[in-house]
Amino acid sequence: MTNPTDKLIELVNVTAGYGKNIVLRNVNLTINTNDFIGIIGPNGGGKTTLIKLLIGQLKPFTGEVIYHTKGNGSLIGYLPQASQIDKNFPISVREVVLSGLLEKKGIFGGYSRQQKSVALDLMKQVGIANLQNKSIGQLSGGQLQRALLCRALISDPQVLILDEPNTYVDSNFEGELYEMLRKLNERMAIVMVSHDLGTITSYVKTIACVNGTLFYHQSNQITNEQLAAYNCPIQIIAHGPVPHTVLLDHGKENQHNHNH
Ligand SMILES: Nc1ncnc2c1ncn2[C@@H]1O[C@H](COP(=O)(O)OP(=O)(O)OP(=O)(O)O)[C@@H](O)[C@H]1O
Repeated sequence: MTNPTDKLIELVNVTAGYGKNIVLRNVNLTINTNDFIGIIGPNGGGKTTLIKLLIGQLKPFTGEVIYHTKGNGSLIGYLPQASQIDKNFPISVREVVLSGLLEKKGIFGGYSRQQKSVALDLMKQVGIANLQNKSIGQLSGGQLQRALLCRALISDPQVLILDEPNTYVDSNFEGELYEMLRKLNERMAIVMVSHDLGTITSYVKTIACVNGTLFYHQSNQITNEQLAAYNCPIQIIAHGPVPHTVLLDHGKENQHNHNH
């Protein structure tokens, strides 16, 4: 049983979308200390919308998002999808990493010596310390991902949220990243969106399927039959040496409104 004080973020009966368009209905989700939740679902099913609700970038039409902040630490660290990053923005790797502390910048606008040293330690951990003065436009996808991971981690958050970390094309770092997440999960909750069921089932503890609403699955194993029942169609694709199971696009005829 989870102690009620272990709750970090709660979505209660949340319905949300854009303009008049409802994307998610009646979503209930609690993120607790030590959770490692994989978010899966078809394209356009509402995964990124769910993430936006969790990080407070989108307000629900109805329902509530409740944050249980503990201590002085920051609650959320966020690694956005690769496509959301403007690589032309003239900012160095070091500044990107430190920008994860914007709320904690000193009153004179500078970062403390200690904050700079934490930034350097993180960059060393993921092997980009030598790139710290480069502008982000000069980085490869994988290097940018590492910089953004440091940015998400620099505030030592209680919940780390990653939106499709495997789209940054760096197969060398992918395995390392997941091992790092496993370690980080000893001290922070993790919520990760992924299309790759192989990754999800090997690393996460529980799965939420998002497709117009949310179905929470209490384990990291999910059968094709269950996915079909949740209207989350799948496909096996071969990329690299290991075949991957991915979620198919939803045809309009598959749109559904039932609560998972
Ligand atoms: N800013 C926006 N304004 C209007 N509609 C939006 C906006 N962002 C997303 N949508 C719509 O909301 C729906 C859900 O989008 P969302 O990005 O949450 O899906 P997703 O599951 O993350 O998809 P993908 O797997 O393709 O990333 C889609 O129909 C999308 O077109």
